[in-house]
Amino acid sequence: MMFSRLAVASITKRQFSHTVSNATKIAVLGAAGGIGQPLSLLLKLNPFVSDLALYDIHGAPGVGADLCHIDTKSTVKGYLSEYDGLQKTLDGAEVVVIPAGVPRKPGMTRDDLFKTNASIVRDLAKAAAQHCPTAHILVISNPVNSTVPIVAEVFKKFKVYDPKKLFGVTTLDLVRARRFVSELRESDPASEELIVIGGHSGHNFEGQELDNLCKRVQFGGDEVVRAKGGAGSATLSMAHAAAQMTNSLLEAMSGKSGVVQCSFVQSDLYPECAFFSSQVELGQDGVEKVRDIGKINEYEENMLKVCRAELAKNIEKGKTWIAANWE
Ligand SMILES: NC(=O)C1=CN([C@@H]2O[C@H](COP(=O)(O)OP(=O)(O)OC[C@H]3O[C@@H](n4cnc5c(N)ncnc54)[C@H](O)[C@@H]3O)[C@@H](O)[C@H]2O)C=CC1
Ligand SMILES: O=C([O-])CC(=O)C(=O)O
Repeated sequence: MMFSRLAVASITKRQFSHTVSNATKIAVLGAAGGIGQPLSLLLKLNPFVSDLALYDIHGAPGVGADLCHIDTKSTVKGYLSEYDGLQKTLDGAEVVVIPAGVPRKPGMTRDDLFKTNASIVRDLAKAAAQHCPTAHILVISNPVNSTVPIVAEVFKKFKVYDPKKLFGVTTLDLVRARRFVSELRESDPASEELIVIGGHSGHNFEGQELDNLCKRVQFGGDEVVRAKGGAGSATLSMAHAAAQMTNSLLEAMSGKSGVVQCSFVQSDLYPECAFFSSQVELGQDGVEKVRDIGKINEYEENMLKVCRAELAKNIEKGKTWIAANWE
């Protein structure tokens, strides 16, 4: 559900590092899709990336051929499943970003995608656990609240699970919150340093205006699904958001300190939710610290209560499904 993905959405000022030290291979699985293509473009422009490996069940070689003409230093190659394409994509990858799967049509919930996307994510996670077991995994495929627990269980089964390296990408909620808040404040979104808990920004919004803002962030996805009229969900803003999240991780991996992002990670914050989206301090090996939520008001408490109950069910759904559907 939407709210659980943005229960604690924090927005911090992001700086693009100019010290590029690491050679990093990144794999994008689902690279020929609506998100995959613009995301791959943005990653091609990222100076931390040395090799970009693109995988899809169709179209990835063409996307790779197109992107590899761009005059940045990274190499790009696109693979299909034939000729061990998935294995070649994943071999040596330090970061794997997964936007593979079907998007919503109007009238559907994210949970409606579960029956199709659960098995897609499971199979890709199995391949990653075998071919790049120490990679950081960034899951975009919906429903994120359930697909992330599926990846965790797969990695556990292969005895390679490192909770510090598994992320559900919830950055789009932050991107939207910054944009929507800046519209109301007539400010530059880049200058908005917000901590948003349950949609409450703590920046002078109250009453109806606060309700509207929370709802717009919570249901921003529906806004796009409706506007696209059956042609899918957010792709360009999502690609931007995923590129931001990936860049933060790459900055932290390269040794930069003080990198903080909001992500859906394994968490001890609430006992019923093994995973929770909140502010996370990133380091060279992934999650260094899940930050406390801090003080929240009654309005936020109430939203958080609803979120926790729903999120616990979403997580359990992923775990129960994978326990019964290993193949
Ligand atoms: N986390 C978030 O905030 C967001 C998540 N999403 C989710 O991202 C997913 C992708 O969305 P779009 O790119 O718009 O969909 P799309 O349909 O345009 O692209 C998905 C791609 O995945 C590929 N694919 C399918 N099965 C595959 C497999 N087994 N291995 C490799 N590739 C495979 C397809 O061939 C296609 O190219 C959806 O589940 C959507 O709901 C979308 C927006 C925001
Ligand atoms: O709404 C959707 O189906 C896609 C998504 O997660 C978003 O745009 O936040």
